[in-house]
Amino acid sequence: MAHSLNGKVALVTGGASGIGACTVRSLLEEGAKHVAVLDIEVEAGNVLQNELNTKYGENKVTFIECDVTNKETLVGAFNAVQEQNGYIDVVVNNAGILDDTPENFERTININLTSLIRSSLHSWKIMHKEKGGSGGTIINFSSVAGLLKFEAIPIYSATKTAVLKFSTCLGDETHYTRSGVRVLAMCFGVTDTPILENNTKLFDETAKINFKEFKLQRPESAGKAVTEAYKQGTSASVWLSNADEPALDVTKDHSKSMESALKVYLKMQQQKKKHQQQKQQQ
Ligand SMILES: NC(=O)C1=CN([C@@H]2O[C@H](COP(=O)(O)OP(=O)(O)OC[C@H]3O[C@@H](n4cnc5c(N)ncnc54)[C@H](O)[C@@H]3O)[C@@H](O)[C@H]2O)C=CC1
Ligand SMILES: CCCCCC(=O)/C=C/C=C\C=C\C=C\[C@@H](O)[C@@H](O)CCCC(=O)O
Repeated sequence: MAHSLNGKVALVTGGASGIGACTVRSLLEEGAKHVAVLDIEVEAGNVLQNELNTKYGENKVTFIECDVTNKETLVGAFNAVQEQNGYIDVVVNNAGILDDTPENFERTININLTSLIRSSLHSWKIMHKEKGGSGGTIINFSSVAGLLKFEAIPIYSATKTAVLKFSTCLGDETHYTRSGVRVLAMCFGVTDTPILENNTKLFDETAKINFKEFKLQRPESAGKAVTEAYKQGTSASVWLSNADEPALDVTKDHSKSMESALKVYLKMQQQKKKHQQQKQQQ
């Protein structure tokens, strides 16, 4: 069943620039009633709010200064959006940084993973059908770095793999049938945004990624992919948005990694049995 964004209230973390800002634009193009943009970049947030309110009409977009790592500020922003709009139908957890310098690893985990989980759990509480909500959609931003191995960015990659696992578990059918909360995961390929202006935030001086080897996609393509995934995606689905091509549902390919996990599980069962037999023979 295709889902519609018409009349929906959305909240986008880190929505003042890059893929987040393009997602805000795409949500409005698809008929969202209101989009709240949470970000630490006050100037960019206000510029975006003013530009989009001029284009789409008064009060379509609200910028809220919010550092997602600050629990009180994050929950306060959610409360403000609910009070102003009555409900939140869609939460896009986009805020993220790429900083794999070892001295900053906790901040990277805090923004990319801990805050995303906190925001998802808060959304869950608001939207859950058995907790007084009427369902909704959480869209979590992972990366191709969550699917593949890029040794120059081990910390970033760990956060993005964890985002995938968290999203596919939270969105699983067992939860979805009760909660009515769809959870989708987006994996973007290299996209031309301000996230990395140079290579200095990679793991160490030997770590290199030649981003120019990849077809850099436009952030507009990534933003469009988010709303396409919203319209088509089943809960726990995983979406690839790469090289300006249309969003691709890669849930089946992603779950092949679960088949490998199953092989590991079966191997471990064999080893356990062998260990028990050896103990009995002693
Ligand atoms: N650009 C790329 O090639 C790819 C990006 N992604 C993911 O897409 C998301 C967006 O990235 P981009 O648009 O590329 O980066 P960006 O740097 O253009 O945008 C990130 C936004 O998050 C905001 N932000 C950072 N820390 C924050 C905090 N503590 N609280 C609130 N807002 C905060 C920034 O101010 C910025 O507006 C990230 O999660 C990133 O990991 C995933 C794959 C590829
Ligand atoms: C190959 C790694 C995939 C990881 C994708 C991801 O999640 C994050 C990508 C982050 C950064 C993308 C940067 C794009 C930058 C371009 O603007 C490029 O022109 C910058 C070139 C930087 C350089 O000095 O080589």
